[in-house]
Amino acid sequence: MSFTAISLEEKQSALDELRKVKQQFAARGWFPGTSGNLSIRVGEYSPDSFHFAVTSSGKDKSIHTPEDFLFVDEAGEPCETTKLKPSAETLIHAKIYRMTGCGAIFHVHTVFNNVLSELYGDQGYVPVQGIELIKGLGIWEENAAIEIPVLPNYADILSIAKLVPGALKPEIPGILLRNHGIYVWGKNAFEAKRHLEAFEFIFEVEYRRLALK
Ligand SMILES: CSC[C@@H](O)[C@@H](O)C(=O)COP(=O)(O)O
Ligand SMILES: [Zn+2]
Repeated sequence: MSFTAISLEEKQSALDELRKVKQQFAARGWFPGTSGNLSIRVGEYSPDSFHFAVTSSGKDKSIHTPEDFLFVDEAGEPCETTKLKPSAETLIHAKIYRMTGCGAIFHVHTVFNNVLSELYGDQGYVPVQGIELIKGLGIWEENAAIEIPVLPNYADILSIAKLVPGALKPEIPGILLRNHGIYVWGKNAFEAKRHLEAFEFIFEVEYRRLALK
């Protein structure tokens, strides 16, 4: 499907939804120092051809401007003539869309996801068990034990993107980058937001449990 064949209504609705999520996450302090990026996919999906709206790079994500988002294709290239630059981490979004066919991807840097990613970085995953909010990730098994993957935080984004297929676990809708932040996805913005809130709750519980020991 070409980008121009996607309806204006669908494009506008993705932008409206991104704006709403951006505002909610900013209110939680989830975009310190212009960090973080968000995207929502539009139109039909095939692993070789898809489009998504993504935050433009380096903006203060706590304020709204007409230059907050742009549309890119599966290669992370802008679909329309624009002076805006897509997020520096657009290739990670593109890789996650290609691997999962999901509908939305959110990335935030928080103190809790940074601390946990470093603590378990050498091991390559954060082990978690016995927290009710694991169900918020869509895992309903009693007393489920999960492992949240942690990837190294290379300066070269393409090098990180290449590691995504090997790290991604179909049942876990997120990947940590060590000392950087988390990428979370869902079939739509509602689900991706629920996953992100569940992950961050889990990280805070784990952090506080360890701090009490
Ligand atoms: C300013 S620190 C954060 C960046 O290095 C990056 O990790 C990030 O999340 C935001 O980059 P951006 O290009 O604005 O999407
Ligand atoms: Zn980042």
